[in-house]
Amino acid sequence: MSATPLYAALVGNPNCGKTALFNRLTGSHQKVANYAGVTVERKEGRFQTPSARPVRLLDLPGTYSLAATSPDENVTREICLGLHRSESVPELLICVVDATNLRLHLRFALEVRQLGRPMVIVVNMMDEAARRGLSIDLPGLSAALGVPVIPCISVQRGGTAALLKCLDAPPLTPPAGPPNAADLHAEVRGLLARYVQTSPTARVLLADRLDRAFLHPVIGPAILLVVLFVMFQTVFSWAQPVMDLMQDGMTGFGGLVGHGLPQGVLRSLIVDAIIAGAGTVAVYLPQILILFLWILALEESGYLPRAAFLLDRIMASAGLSGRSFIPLLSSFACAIPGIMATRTIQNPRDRLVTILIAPLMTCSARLPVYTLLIGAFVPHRRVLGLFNLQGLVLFGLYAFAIVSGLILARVMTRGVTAEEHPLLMELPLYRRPVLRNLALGLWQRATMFLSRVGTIIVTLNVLLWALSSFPGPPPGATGAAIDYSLAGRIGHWMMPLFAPIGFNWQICVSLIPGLAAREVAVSALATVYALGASDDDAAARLTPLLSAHWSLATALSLLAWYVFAPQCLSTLAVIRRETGSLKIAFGTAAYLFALAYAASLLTYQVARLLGGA
Ligand SMILES: Nc1nc2c(ncn2[C@@H]2O[C@H](COP(=O)(O)OP(=O)(O)OP(=O)(O)O)[C@@H](O)[C@H]2O)c(=O)[nH]1
Ligand SMILES: [Mg+2]
Repeated sequence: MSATPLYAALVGNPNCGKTALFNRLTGSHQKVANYAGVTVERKEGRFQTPSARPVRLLDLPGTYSLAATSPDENVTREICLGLHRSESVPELLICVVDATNLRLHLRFALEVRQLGRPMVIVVNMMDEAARRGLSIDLPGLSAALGVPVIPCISVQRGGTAALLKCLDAPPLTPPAGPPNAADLHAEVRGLLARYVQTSPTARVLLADRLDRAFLHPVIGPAILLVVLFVMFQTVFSWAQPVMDLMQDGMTGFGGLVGHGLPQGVLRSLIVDAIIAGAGTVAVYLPQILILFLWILALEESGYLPRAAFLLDRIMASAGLSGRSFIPLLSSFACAIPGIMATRTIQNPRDRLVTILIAPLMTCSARLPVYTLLIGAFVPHRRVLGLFNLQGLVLFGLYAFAIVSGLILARVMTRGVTAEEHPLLMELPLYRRPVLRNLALGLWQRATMFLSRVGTIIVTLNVLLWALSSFPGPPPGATGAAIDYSLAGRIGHWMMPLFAPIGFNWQICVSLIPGLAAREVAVSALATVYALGASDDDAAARLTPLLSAHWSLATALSLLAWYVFAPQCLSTLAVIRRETGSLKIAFGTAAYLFALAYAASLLTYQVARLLGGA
C-alpha cells in the first residue's frame, strides 16, 4: 500500500457524531457531546486501515451549509472549497449524516456532492435508527447518489468496520450520476420517500412526552430550576464524607513527614508549602468531579439545547440570543472552552458580549474558594428539613453570577436597536449517557485538576512560601516571622486599598498568586496562616481558623470579590486570541476588577451596617 497517507476529512451537520467517529478511528479523546457546535476548530489524527493503509484524518466543526458564516463553520467551508490558508482540499470527504435526521443531513451531503470531489456518505447512529423504527435502503441510496453510502455506529466497537473496508478499496472517484437538482430540499424529499421507511416506536413517543414537559412554558423552567438546585445540593452533600477522609489523610501525612524532619527551612518548605499547598486544594477533587458528573450527564442527555430554548426569552431580555447559552454554560466548567465555543455565534456583537460576560460564569476553579468560605461561615444545617443550607448558599452564588452577567450584557447591548433574533436550534435526540464516556470524562477532569495542583498550584505556593519566609525576622524580634517577610510587607502595603472592602493583609497576600489561578488563594491562605501560627497543623485547620479570625462581613466581601474578579491569566489570554485584540483583553480585566471592588465594597459596608462585623 502507498506510504503517503490518504488525506481525508470528516464533514457534516453539527451533532451527527463526527467527533465520536474521529475518536473511534484515531483513538483520540476529543470532546463529544449531545448538542450542536461542540467542535469549533479542526483537529487532526492518524490511523491505519485493516490493510495498513495510513490515513490522515481531519475532524471539522459541523456546519449546516457550505455557505455558512459563523467563525467555526467557516473553517469547514474553507477546507472543503480549497480556500484554507494551510490545508489543501482533502482527497476524500467523509460526509457523516445522522440516520435519525436524514431530512436535514442529506441536504448537506447533496451540497458536498455538488463539489464533485471523491466522497463517501457515512450514515451514523444506525443503532438509534433501529430503535426508532427506521429502515434505510443504503444500497438504493448509494445507487441513486452515485457515491458509497455506508452504515456506521461510532459509539460501538466494530461499528466502523464498513467504513474501514471502504477506505481500503481504492480508487477514489468523484461522484457520477444524475445531474444535480437545483432544489436540494426537493431532492431530499424524493430520496426519503423512496429509500426510508418509518414506523414510530414507543421510544419516539416517550421523547415527545419528555419534550412536552421540558419545553412547557411553566413546567419546563421549574424542572430546570430543580435540576440545577439538586446539582448544587449534591456537590456539597455527596462530596463531604470523601473530602473529610482526604483531609484527615492529608493532615496525617503532613504530620508524619513533619515529625521525620528537623525543624527548619526544609521542613517548612515541605510541610507548609508543598504538602499543605497541594493538599488543601486537592481535597476539593470530589466536589469538582460531582459537578462535572452533572455537566457531562446533562451534555450527553440532549437536555442542554432544550434548556437553551427555554432560556431564549430571558437571554433576549439581556440583548442576547439562546445561541449564547451553551458557550455560557460551558463556562461553568471553565471560561476557556466557553469562550472558544462562542465561535458558533454568527452575530459579531453577540459573540463579543458573550465573551465579555463568560468570565463571570462561575468556573470550577472558584469552587474551592466558595466551599472553603461557605464551610467556615455557613452553618451545616438543614432548611425546611430538606435542603442543606450550604448547598443553598452555593446555589445563590451561582445564581447571583448569572443574574449579574445578564444585567451586564443588557448594559453592553443597550442602545442597540432590538433585532429579531429567531433562535434556530436543533433539538437532538435524548440519549442515556454512556457510562464509559462519563467515566472517561471524569478521569480526564481528575487528571487535569490534579496535574494543575501538582504543577502551577504547588509552584505558586512555593513561590509564595519563599516570599513569606524571607527575609527572616531581625534578632530579638517578637511577633510572627511572616510579618517581617517580603509577603508580609506587600500585604501590609496593599492594605490601604483593600481595607475599605474588609480584606486583611493575609487575604491581600493570597490574592497575588490567586491572580494566576483562582484555587491558589485557598492554599495561599493555608500557607500564610500556617507560617503565621505557632503550631504545626494550622494549615489543616484552615476552616475553623478562618471562622475565628475573620468577620462574616469580610468573608462575604471576599465571596463577592470572587464572583467578579478576573483572577485567571489564561482566560485573558484566550480573550485576546479569540478577539484578536489586546485592548479588549485588558478592558475585560479592568471592568471585572472594577466590578469586583465595587461589589466587595458594597457587600462589606452593608454587612457591617447590618451587624456582621
Ligand atoms: N447512539 C449513538 N450515539 C452516537 C453515535 N455517534 C455519536 N453519538 C452521540 O452523538 C452525540 C454527538 O456526537 P459528536 O461526535 O459530538 O457530534 P459532532 O458531529 O462531532 O458534533 P459537532 O462537533 O457539534 O459538529 C454525542 O452524544 C455522541 O455520544 C452513534 O453511532 N450512536
Ligand atoms: Mg465534533
